[in-house]
Formats: sequence, C-alpha cells, structure tokens
Amino acid sequence: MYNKLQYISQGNSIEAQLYNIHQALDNGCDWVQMRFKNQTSKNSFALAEAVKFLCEEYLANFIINDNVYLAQQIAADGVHLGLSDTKIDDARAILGNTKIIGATANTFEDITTHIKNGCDYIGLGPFQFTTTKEKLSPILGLEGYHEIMQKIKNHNLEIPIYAIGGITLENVDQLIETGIHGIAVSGIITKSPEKGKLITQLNEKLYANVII
Ligand SMILES: Cc1ncc(COP(=O)(O)OP(=O)(O)O)c(N)n1
Ligand SMILES: Cc1nc(C(=O)O)sc1CCOP(=O)(O)O
Ligand SMILES: [Mg+2]
Repeated sequence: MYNKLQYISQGNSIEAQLYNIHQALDNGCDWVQMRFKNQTSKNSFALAEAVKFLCEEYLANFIINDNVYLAQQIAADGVHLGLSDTKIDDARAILGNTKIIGATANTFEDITTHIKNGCDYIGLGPFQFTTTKEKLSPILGLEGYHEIMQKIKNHNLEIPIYAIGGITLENVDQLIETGIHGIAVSGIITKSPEKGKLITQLNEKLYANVII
C-alpha cells in the first residue's frame, strides 16, 4: 500500500528546500515529492542527491516532479507527471516497471487515460484555490471529488487517488469520505509552526480506518 501523505516540497533555494524537506521528514512525513521549478540542471541534481540521502535515512519514499531523467539518474523511487509533462509510457520506458509513476488528473477522463497508460497513482485536483501552483485547472471542490470517485467505483477502477490543492487539516475527513486513498500537500506543512502536531493529526485521520 502506498503511503497516504505526500509532502510536495517548497523553497526557492537548495537550502530552503532541504530545510523544508528535512523538517517534514523529521516530523513524520514518509513520502516526499521534490518540486523545484525553473532551476538549472546542476541545482536540481544537487538537491535531488541530498534529498535522496535524507529520504533513505528516514525510510521515506522519494519521487521527483516533472523530471524523468533526473529520477532515473539518481535512482529515485519515481516521478510525478502532469498533463503537459512527459507521457507516461515514455517515462515507463525510461524508468522501468519497478518505479512509481504518478499522474495529474482533473477529470474522470484524465484518470481512465492515465490508467490505460500504466500510471501507479493519480493526483486529482485542485480541490480548492492555492497559490502554490500557477495556472490551476478548474477547481473540483468536494462535489467534484464525490462525482469523480463515484464514477471510479461504478467502473470498478482501482488506483490510489490523492487529493491535492489547497488542502487543510479541516478538509481531510470530508475528502476521505469521498473514497480517496490519500492527500498530497505542500503549503500547510511548509508553513505550519507546529509540524509534528499537524503531521500526526493528518496521519491519524488518513490511517484511522486502516487495518494492519
Ligand atoms: C500528487 C501530485 N498531484 C498533482 C501534481 C501537479 O502536477 P503538474 O500538473 O505537473 O503540476 P506541477 O506540480 O508540475 O506544477 C503534483 N505535482 N503532485
Ligand atoms: C502542485 C499542485 N498541483 C495541483 C493540481 O491541482 O494539480 S495543486 C498543487 C499545489 C499543492 O500545494 P498546496 O497544498 O500548497 O496547495
Ligand atoms: Mg508537472
């Protein structure tokens, strides 16, 4: 089973990214997506190497946003690809079958296409407005999640769905009720002054009904 809480990294420098990722790991996150936009290859590689080392130390999953070749180069656990990024089958050909490939969806049709193309999980969003990402797709809201999750059930599709976009602690129970597998969050963790408490609360909610 994939972990249910994915932290998407933030920070405008290598140092800021590393600080934020280290804090998230140290306070209980076990899945990091390194999202470091508009950087030189040298900077991205340097950060990725350091994050890989950290994630190994904390036994956390480590995937990279957008950059399939970087994920291959540093042997990350996988990659997350958006609707305008590298195609899933091309990424699979590069990374092989053992790596995680996540894909962004905004509609039920996006999800069925991604499943056909062999992705491992879906990031479905945006749930609500967020300043973390520019050029957001149409906001889904709770109603959008209910509709799409219902269609997934009706078509007997099985793939982990992660809600994403402006999610706060207060949204998590209602999102879980729609049938999502987990959440991918950035701002609430980066900005939290009490990361340990927040991540514990998020994990308690996300794993409340999991029988081990
Ligand atoms: C888990 C997860 N879901 C969605 C996204 C968004 O990916 P994308 O649409 O490619 O946008 P950028 O993150 O690249 O700006 C994500 N990163 N992670
Ligand atoms: C990276 C990303 N992708 C989104 C999408 O809808 O595809 S929303 C988003 C931002 C997630 O960060 P936060 O938790 O700070 O809103
Ligand atoms: Mg992308």
